[in-house]
Amino acid sequence: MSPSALPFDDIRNLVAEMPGPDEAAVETVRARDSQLTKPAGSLGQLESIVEWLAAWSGKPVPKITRPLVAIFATNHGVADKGVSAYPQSVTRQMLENFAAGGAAINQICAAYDLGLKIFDLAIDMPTPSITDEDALDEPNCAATMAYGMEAIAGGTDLLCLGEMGIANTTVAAAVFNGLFGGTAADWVGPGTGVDAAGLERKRAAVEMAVSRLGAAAKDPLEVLRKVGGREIAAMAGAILAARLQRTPVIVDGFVSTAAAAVLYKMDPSTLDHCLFGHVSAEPAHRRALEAMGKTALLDLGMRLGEGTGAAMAAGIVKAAAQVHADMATFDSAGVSQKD
Ligand SMILES: O=C(O)c1ccc[n+]([C@@H]2O[C@H](COP(=O)([O-])O)[C@@H](O)[C@H]2O)c1
Ligand SMILES: Cc1cc2nc[nH]c2cc1C
Repeated sequence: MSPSALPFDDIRNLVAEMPGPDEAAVETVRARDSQLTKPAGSLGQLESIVEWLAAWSGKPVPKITRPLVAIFATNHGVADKGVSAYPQSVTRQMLENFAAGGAAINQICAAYDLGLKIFDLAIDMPTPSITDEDALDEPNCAATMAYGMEAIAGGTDLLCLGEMGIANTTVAAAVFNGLFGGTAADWVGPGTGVDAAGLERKRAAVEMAVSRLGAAAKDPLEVLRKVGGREIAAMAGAILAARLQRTPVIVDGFVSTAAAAVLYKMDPSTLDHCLFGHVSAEPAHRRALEAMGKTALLDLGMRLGEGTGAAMAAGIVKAAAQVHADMATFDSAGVSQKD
């Protein structure tokens, strides 16, 4: 990134540089699709998924050979306000569980042959409680976004976003409330499973956090740094880097969608290379998707995070690409075309 007066200017410059879709690759996909041994249109959304892959990978015959689930993990001071059903120590314990192969995401990755990388974003230094203080200053927020950008530098052809961070559904709710308005109650939900009193503490925490925003609510990057957190910043950076590297992205649930929403508010076209893998059972996820005019691929009643919904969708995306690439054509198989 080129040096500039303010770190966020570098991010704004990257948004301005985003490449558009590769229309020629999409046309090649459409032409081949019309020759495959199936009635036209009969693979429904699988067909549009392959077109989407071509548009954003630039590959005329998209193949997924290096899918990656990237999990960004961190802690949040607002956990001390009693907003989660679990203690903050679970964030690190789950990191150990990911490393040992014992988490749900490990098994989905095994089932669909997806790579998995875990990124520890200063777990032992929680960001201050967003009720009272900004989560990050501008240099740290921009640096965390840059860290998220680097995270995919090892190469992947399908990036699935994941996160782990106790209390981050409170933080994500504050980000959505700051970006899209409404009331705190519109954006809070059970998360890991808080009871009614916990839900009320969450609502109050989001209300306090958002009341600190003032005029800053107009700037999505300010909303991110003031009431967001490190994993949300890193995921926003990863989405942006993926676009610049022509890598399609699958967004996961409520928390990863908060990262996408920051970019959406900067420029709605920033998310054109993103597919929303599933709609989370966290109730406000539907509201967030609606606010951006997005629909999710799957609706499985999942609300785990850690990239599990995105990874389930990746199985379908992988299959869609393979079907398109390796099916026979009417000519090659000697099957008669429509009269
Ligand atoms: O992304 C989602 O849809 C989602 C919904 C509910 C819970 N989570 C996960 O649960 C944790 C946050 O929940 P909480 O109750 O501690 O705010 C965090 O590790 C998330 O990955 C994630
Ligand atoms: C056990 C557990 C696993 C998780 N995975 C993502 N968020 C989580 C929260 C908890 C509490």
